[in-house]
Amino acid sequence: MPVLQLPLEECLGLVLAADVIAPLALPPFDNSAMDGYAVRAADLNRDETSRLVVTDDIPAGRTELNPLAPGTAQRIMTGAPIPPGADAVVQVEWTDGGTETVTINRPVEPGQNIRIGGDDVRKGDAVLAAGTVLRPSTLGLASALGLPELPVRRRPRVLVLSTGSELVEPGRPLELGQIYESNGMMLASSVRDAGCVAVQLRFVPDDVEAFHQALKPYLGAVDVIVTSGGVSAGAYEVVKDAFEDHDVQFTKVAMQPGGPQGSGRYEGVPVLSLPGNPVSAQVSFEVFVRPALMASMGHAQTERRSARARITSALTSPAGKTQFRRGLHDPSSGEVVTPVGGPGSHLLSALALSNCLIEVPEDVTELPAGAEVTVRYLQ
Ligand SMILES: Nc1nc2c(c(=O)[nH]1)N[C@H]1C(S)=C(S)[C@@H](COP(=O)(O)OP(=O)(O)OC[C@H]3O[C@@H](n4cnc5c(N)ncnc54)[C@H](O)[C@@H]3O)O[C@H]1N2
Ligand code: MOO
Repeated sequence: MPVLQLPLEECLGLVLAADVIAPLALPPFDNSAMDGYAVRAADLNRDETSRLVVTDDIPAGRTELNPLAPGTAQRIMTGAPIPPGADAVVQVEWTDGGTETVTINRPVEPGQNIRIGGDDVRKGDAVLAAGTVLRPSTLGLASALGLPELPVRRRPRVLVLSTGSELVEPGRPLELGQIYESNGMMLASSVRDAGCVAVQLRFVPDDVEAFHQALKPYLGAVDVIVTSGGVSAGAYEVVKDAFEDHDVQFTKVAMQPGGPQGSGRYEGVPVLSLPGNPVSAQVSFEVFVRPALMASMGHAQTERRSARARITSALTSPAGKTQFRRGLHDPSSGEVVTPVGGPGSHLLSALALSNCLIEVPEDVTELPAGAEVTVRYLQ
């Protein structure tokens, strides 16, 4: 994705495209760490109380300061600039809180309760490196440095397209043979979860000409097209039929679910065509689409976290295919993962109850309970 300057509000989760050099120090000036009184430490008695005249009141945000005359105090609030001449702050709890004069019960050391300018960041420091994923704390730092925008790779706009004459919009009545469209919601949410922008196009008719017409308005407006359904071996495979003459290849990948797959370009726009079975679509997104989207945004870490764990029940897997079973992995209860539901690609509720995929290598057909597997987290 191209690099551009984006307002901080739009940068959460994006990858910084250039080093950030601090244009100022943090804190920008010496300031008080406590509500209390700015004093000269040497003006306070070591072993008894001290009484000083209070000559000024400095709330946070004061921009003009009066020097602190010897033998006086100025009331000061947390974050307010230290007046010239003061070298310490006495917190209010150690005083009588007076506003005309103040009685101070304990002495302070020079520098006490003063946050020195540049303590956190020095002007010119390389504070954030290119490649940093922008999190709340890094965005807070950029804002503290007075930066209204940052150079980032922008979010890809992903067209999520669902086809199928059986699909009905939730909210409408269902007839026998119809189902509610769900892949669109799942894949568009996955796209957003990866930090990208999802544009949904549902209920495209199973007609090649109508399919091309439906896509036209989006071609200049999206960076990638992700479709689900219509890619296998049947008679009404509109995605395959429409894309096949347009530089998109369809194949079978040695995995289950997620066997039938398509990829290529349609009118120059990258296309990833996923199978329609809901679990197949989601597993395909995790295995193929998410890493590609992450890479396009400049993430060094394109894969989800994975771990090794022991399965709590036996599993079988087809020979010659990598199988991704759904599982529940709770690291706090030990290194075990519980398979959820069977291998069927229609078992959406089992997927919804899972938090990981259990990967069974293609040369493994049987795993006894207790066997060690790789789990890929889904969140
Ligand atoms: N003769 C063969 N049949 C099938 C094969 C095969 O190799 N030979 N492969 C099977 C596998 S594996 C899969 S996966 C599916 C993939 O089929 P399609 O990608 O063509 O998907 P559809 O046929 O359109 O739909 C499959 C299934 O999923 C439901 N679906 C589709 N889209 C949605 C959606 N947006 N929301 C909810 N549900 C959706 C659809 O109703 C079907 O039940 O092919 C097998 N068949
Ligand atoms: O390979 Mo299909 O994607 O199992 O269900």
